[in-house]
Amino acid sequence: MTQTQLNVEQSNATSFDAVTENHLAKHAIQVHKFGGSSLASSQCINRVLEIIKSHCQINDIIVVSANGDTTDHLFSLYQLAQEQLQASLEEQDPRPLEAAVAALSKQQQALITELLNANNAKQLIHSLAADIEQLKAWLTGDLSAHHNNILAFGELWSARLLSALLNEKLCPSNSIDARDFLVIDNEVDCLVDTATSAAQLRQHRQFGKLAVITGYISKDERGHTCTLGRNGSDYSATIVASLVDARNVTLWTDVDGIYSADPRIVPSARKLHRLPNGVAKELGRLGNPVLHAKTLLPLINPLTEHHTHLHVASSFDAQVAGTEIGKFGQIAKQELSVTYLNDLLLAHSESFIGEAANKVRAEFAPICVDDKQGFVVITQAQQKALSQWLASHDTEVKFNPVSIIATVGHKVAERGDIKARFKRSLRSVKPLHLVNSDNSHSVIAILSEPCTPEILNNVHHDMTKDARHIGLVVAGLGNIGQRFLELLPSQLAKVEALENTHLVGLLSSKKALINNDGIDVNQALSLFEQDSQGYDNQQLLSWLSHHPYDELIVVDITPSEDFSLLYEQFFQQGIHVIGANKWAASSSTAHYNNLIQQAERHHSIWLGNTTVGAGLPINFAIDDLRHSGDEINQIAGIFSGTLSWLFETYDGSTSFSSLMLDALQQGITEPDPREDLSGRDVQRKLLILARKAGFELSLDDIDCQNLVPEHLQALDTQAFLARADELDEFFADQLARANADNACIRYVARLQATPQDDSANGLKLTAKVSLEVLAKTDAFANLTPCDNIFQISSRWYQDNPLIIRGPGAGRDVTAGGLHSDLVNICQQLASKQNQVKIKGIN
Ligand SMILES: Nc1ncnc2c1ncn2[C@@H]1O[C@H](COP(=O)(O)OP(=O)(O)O)[C@@H](O)[C@H]1O
Ligand SMILES: N[C@@H](CC(=O)OP(=O)(O)O)C(=O)O
Repeated sequence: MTQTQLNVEQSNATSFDAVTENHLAKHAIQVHKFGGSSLASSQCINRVLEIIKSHCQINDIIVVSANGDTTDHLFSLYQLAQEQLQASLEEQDPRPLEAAVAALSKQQQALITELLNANNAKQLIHSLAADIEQLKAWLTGDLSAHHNNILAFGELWSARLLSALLNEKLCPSNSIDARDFLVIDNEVDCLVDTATSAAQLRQHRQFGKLAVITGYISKDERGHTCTLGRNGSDYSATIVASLVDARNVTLWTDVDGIYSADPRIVPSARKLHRLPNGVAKELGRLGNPVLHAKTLLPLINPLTEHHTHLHVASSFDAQVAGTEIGKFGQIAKQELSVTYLNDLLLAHSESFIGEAANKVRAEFAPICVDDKQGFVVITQAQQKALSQWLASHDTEVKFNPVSIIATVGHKVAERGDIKARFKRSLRSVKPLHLVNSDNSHSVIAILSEPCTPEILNNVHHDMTKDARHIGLVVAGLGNIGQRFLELLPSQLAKVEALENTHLVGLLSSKKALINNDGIDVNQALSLFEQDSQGYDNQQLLSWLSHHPYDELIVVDITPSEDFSLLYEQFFQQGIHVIGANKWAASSSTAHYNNLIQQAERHHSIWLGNTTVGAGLPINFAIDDLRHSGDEINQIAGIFSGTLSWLFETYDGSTSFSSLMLDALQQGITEPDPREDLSGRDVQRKLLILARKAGFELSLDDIDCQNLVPEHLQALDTQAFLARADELDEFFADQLARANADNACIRYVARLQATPQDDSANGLKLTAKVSLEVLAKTDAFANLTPCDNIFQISSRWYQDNPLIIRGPGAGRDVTAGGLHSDLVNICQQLASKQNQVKIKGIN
């Protein structure tokens, strides 16, 4: 198989910028690390194969951890062997160890036979048998000398199996034992001998073969096996990335990103879409299992300033955008998470006071240090070494078992409000101490008891309950769009429900400005002028599918049918839509029903109060009646501000056409007044309201009287305007007849649902929009020019219909109506319960 047969794709957390970047960048190497959870069973491994097929090129690098809990298994073998060695002769019983080795061997054999064809399986089982013999020899021989060699089997088997499977099913591949190239000088500091390691790695990579490298293990300068510590394969992946100047590292795991707390324990944890480097480092340091403490170190090359991007993604759901780790602005810096570690020790000693504390910092990198009170928190594994180190300084030390719970976020230790909230959230737990981490990215509470799921959930709730970040994309920067943006700064400042709403995108029909770090709302339009770039729908959808917000709202203030055709894809991504655009809500029945279904299925909210009657709450009123159990049977009114103006003003003193041209001048009509006179706009509005009221009908079911005579319909705009006086006779005639009966003419929309005689439940619908003759006393006859009126009859409003009346068009009222929809959505989203849905762990 050749390189081109593997799909060439950007990492799944592609940013909008990345999409528009130079396509040559696609050929930069990417490193993909698959953790143990992603390789735990043959089903998982087949999933990994699919990911490699769709996300990798042949010159990429795969780094693997041991399958599932193999490393735990190897650790327990070592412990069992140690117990055997320490037991007296009578107590010795080799059977548990033999059984455990046999179980491990069986597990590996099962993976091999389930995945490979008989021939390939045979070869791998042969190699496995040799390894098992070696393992047994080490377990019963010079055990401690082989501690790391024993642990190394996990990654070795995993790499060998995946490589064989790739060879059999997908592409040429070779497995590389990291001990053949990765030299780490000092296991404590994990100092990589970059020059030697890079040169040796080059020798082992084979052109045209996808390299599968063992994570977790390396060698020291004498060639002895070392490990990088638990979860160390993440670190292996970033070291390898630095050796080959890779562009991206993706850590594929069983969770689709880094969450604000361990999602296995905290079901309401939120995904952190973007994690600033420093915060990610702090999370790794405080034991977040998705990020090994040192993972981030190799990502920036201080010499070349080459910067590798890091992503966390789920191998169980490869399409879902994960967490991107990097350098971000203010919005990402506001994110908070809560993490904990049990089984720690609090050590008090004079050697931890003042300047002297720096030595213990350098030597042990404790979890936290208080150099005023003289204490540190360390892991139990560090106790012995710390005691010895203090003994050599001739100081005494007192250890107490403790746990920690920490709130982590960009410079949280410098944010008084957050510290105060954290303190309040811990009131019932009564922590022994609260300590700021040295880098200020966490505040750590030291607890005398273990941190329980209940404590973690409570503290997480208090720290993150109002932290839902909402991104706002405004499409359409015309008259209303501009007014919407003008109102936005003051709305964001004064409406509580908009507290975490950020303007992140502006779109015109040709250009886009997208900024995940937020667009300054006070200069939105000038920033758009300066920085927007050409885009197409594909680029837009690609960015939207990877947006880093809890929720995203697109406000469609365009008149574009094309743009409305994207709604389906917006809904499929869970994006919410506020539409002033009438196209989608008045599209064909099949299209409209599908949109409603998609929105429901993906929990997207679709509001369009301004599609009819601008800011008047007509859609709300109909929705409310319907959802309160009422049944609407009549909707009527004057729905067009333009036609309202024309007929309220037309009294015969001036000709209809000169009135129309006057209205055109004042911007009351569309640039081509036939769009208003055709009645199509009113027809669409009636359809939208009818659907809201629960009736299923299409545009064709509504009779529409076109006020433009046929011979003027096909002309271009200029020609029509030049011949506008040909309209006059018709309207003069209509007016004269109405006047004769002391009546007037108005363009009215009417929908009536009457029970069918032949069926108990069936309704007969009649709907039309047309010029009507009305008594001068009629409610529809006395409007302020431009106003709309809506009259609703229902079971509850039968004899005396509900009437809503007021300005049905205009810059302020329409932009205001859009803001009302925005607040409405944000309020609904605030009460939406976050519930982690992760295929890997649920
Ligand atoms: N804050 C967190 N965000 C995401 N996952 C977390 C977090 N804290 C703990 N976890 C857990 O970490 C697990 C992944 O870690 P790990 O077992 O090391 O993965 P892998 O085997 O892929 O290396 C997930 O199952 C997840 O439940
Ligand atoms: N297998 C090793 C190394 C590792 O990184 O594993 P994982 O990617 O499953 O966390 C461990 O269990 O510690």
